[in-house]
Amino acid sequence: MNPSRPPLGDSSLAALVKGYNWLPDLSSRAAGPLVRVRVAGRHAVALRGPEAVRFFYDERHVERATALPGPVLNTLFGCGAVHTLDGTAHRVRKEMFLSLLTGREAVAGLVEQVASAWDEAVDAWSGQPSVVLFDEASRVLTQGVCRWAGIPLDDAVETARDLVAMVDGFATAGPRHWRARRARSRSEAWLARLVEDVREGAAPAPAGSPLDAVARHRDADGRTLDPHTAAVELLNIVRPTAAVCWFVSYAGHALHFRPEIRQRLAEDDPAYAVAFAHELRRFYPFAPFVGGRAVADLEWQGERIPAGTLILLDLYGLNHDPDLWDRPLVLDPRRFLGKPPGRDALVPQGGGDRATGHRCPGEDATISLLAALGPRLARLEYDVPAQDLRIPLSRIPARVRSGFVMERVHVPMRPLATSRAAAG
Ligand code: HEM
Repeated sequence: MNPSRPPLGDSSLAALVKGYNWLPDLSSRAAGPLVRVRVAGRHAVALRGPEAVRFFYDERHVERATALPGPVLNTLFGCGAVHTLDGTAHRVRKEMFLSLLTGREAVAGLVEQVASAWDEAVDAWSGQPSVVLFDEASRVLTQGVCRWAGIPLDDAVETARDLVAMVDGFATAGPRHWRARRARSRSEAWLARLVEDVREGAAPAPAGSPLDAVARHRDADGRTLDPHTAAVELLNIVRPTAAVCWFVSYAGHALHFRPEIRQRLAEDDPAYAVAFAHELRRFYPFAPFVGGRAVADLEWQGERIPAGTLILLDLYGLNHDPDLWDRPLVLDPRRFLGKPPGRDALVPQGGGDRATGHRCPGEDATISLLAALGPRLARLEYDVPAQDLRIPLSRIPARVRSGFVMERVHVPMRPLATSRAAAG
């Protein structure tokens, strides 16, 4: 067989069946530095190792415009989204997201809104026999992000359901996928109308809010976004923020099985809370891999990659690579205490430079939200009834099967643990 050709057999079914383990399994059996596969009949290669991150996020190697399949655009990202742009068009659009989302101060307003929505919700949980953390967190995050973004909400429960559905259904062919498509159509129509109203002066947009920024943004061609694309990009702020509920329910899972982490998180130590946020994102499965197309005939560590080949970067595999991480299958926030992760080592939200590449602009927001909600969860008192706490890796996106059910939730009269300062 010609070594730069993919095998004859198609891997699409294996990808569906194995989920997060598909690429790591193939990589562990591969003789060379890359794996050649056929996906939906087309030649694809999967790269591994941290150097692959730099190779993949170099625009001279990989472009996105033609790489994302329709079913992913029609559910997760939206047609015309920043994810699908390259070169100057991408940089100009990306700057809009970065200006809203980069740095502590920029995300402080978002965190404040989400934290206060959480504090309000917790009071209501204590009056209920049980709550599902995944669902509750999705509503709290939806309420918080919409308040921060300047988007008026009629029904937080319905909106949260739609935002979660768009994420939940992108990688499946069944009813979840069709639910995701319907949720996207509904949400785009709602937000496109809102953007039109804002532009016509019929609805307010607080100055500097994401709604205001998106409505007024001008692309590289100097034009404002058409209402549909503006809605797509507003959703690219609101939807992934709601999706932080995946990590919040993973936090419930982690604290249940590792009470010593819960104890430590309940103490007043912001550095530990951030380390916990990093470790949650490293350890638990969410984005499996990212993909792009080779812009030219390329060579990677002596292997040829013909122009047009689909190139996959295995994010989940990198976050569990034993060459990169000590005891990668152990959840241990201390690995990040005093040791912030290297740019291309921890890649749950993509790698490379976020201004010039496609790395997630919401990473600071995700970390700050988890660092705010993790300790709040750790300080709550609740029972964990018998339930299905498995997280099957064959399902993309994975999630705690039960959603993490909590019973008899209440805010303790005094903190679970004395603060470190007091203890010290
Ligand atoms: C739940 C936590 C999150 C995860 C797991 C996540 C994951 C990702 C991943 C894997 C990418 C693609 C990187 C690539 O293509 O190379 C991405 C891109 C993106 N994310 Fe996130 N993200 C999260 C939260 C957020 C938040 C909170 C926001 C905004 C408030 C956000 C906005 C975006 C946008 C706009 C892009 C496209 C960037 C581009 O193409 O240049 N994400 N995210």
